[in-house]
Amino acid sequence: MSSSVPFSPIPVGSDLKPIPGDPGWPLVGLTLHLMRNPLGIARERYDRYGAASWTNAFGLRMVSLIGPDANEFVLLNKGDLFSNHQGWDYFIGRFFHRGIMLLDFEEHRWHRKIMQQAFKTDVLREYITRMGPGIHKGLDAWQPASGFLMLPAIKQLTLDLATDVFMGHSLGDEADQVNQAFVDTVRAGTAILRFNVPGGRWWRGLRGRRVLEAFFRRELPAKRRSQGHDLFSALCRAETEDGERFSDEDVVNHMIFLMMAAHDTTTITLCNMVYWLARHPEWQQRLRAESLALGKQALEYDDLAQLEGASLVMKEALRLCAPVPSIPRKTVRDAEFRGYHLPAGTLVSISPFFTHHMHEYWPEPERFDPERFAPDRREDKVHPYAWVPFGGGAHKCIGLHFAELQVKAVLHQLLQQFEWSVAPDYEMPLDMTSLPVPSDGLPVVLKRRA
Ligand code: HEM
Repeated sequence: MSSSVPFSPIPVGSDLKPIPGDPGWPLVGLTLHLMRNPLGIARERYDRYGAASWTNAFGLRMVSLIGPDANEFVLLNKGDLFSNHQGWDYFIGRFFHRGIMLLDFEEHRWHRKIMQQAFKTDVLREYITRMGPGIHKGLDAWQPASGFLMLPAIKQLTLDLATDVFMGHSLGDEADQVNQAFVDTVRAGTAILRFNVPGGRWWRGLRGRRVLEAFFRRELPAKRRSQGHDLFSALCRAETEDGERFSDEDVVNHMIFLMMAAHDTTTITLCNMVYWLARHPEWQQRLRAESLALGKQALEYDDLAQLEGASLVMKEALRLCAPVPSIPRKTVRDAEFRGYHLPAGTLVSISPFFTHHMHEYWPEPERFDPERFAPDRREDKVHPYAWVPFGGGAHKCIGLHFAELQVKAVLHQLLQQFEWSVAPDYEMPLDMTSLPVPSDGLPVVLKRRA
């Protein structure tokens, strides 16, 4: 293990401390370690250096700020110290430029105010109604088997739902091309080799982005005129009380970003819920009973609150596996965290994933225990930023209620149609190369209920 090296000189006359850390291995830094064992590495460094440390990884030098206080400091961003754009740009800027998460400060607030109109309760009601038949059709096509791969099946289902709910119609002949462009664009954003080699991931991502832009631009005039209840139409119509609206360019950029933001995160959440429900049949039965008690095939908006068990399981699944495991930012001016000096221009990351596994805040953090979120326990109340799967502050996930309704709507029908299990010793392996997905596709024994 290399010895600690100060991150930067501290300003003359200041009593701040330099951030401790080390560069990791020559050339690659800690990239491979972080991909293989992110929790173990984060724990080792937290124990060694504390809540702030630096290293090299993914071709960058970055500072990790760890724990709920760090999450609060970075996400609340008092004094506009951190830029979202400069934090995310390196990772996904080429493919998702001008997406709302990549905007900052006043400009971000302006866009967010308009986008909020497309996520109001009455609009969400329409989305969930739209989803019902699509979920039914998707699940009907599943062929139960021992070794049924949940990840690709759920991914396809959420992609089909997204194209329907986001765009308002099925894509017909173009479906394959648009879906492929979308998948390529998302994949490229998390590529490790970031070069434009023809046929490579990066190249396919740029090509995908062009296809999506052309597609949304072509559809836009009709959507501007439409009274449809899909997200695309809602963004075209969205208008604040002061009459502010998105330009055509904004709508295209936001649509491409929203598809990405919604798709993998929801897929990961559903996979984790399915996994834990397979390992804990008593919870699977409880949630099934809850769904059957509603006495309806498809979920409606007003049913959401009644699915208490599903809420607990969703929260616990999001704790055990935060779909966005770390969140980057860059300081736009000098800042201070716990007496450490953070110079302007520093790439900073916080880790919802690690925070959710810190034994300092969560009793038995590796145990699946949804009741920890029950009203009489509320272990998440240990700190307002201990449970942060949706981030926080000005950029807090705008789609969190949408995610809840989509996840619950799918689960509701899944529980009614199927039972599933895994071998008692099965543990789902996670591929952490980009967002955390089951590296084996999550094979389960799937049976259709009589
Ligand atoms: C369980 C599912 C989801 C999780 C865990 C999740 C997580 C997150 C996180 C952590 C952020 C904050 C990123 C940051 O601060 O830099 C975020 C932002 C965002 N999410 Fe989600 N998300 C989910 C589902 C969705 C869905 C379904 C949509 C859209 C329908 C969506 C749209 C967005 C948007 C637009 C932002 C950027 C907001 C802004 O910058 O103002 N998300 N999400």
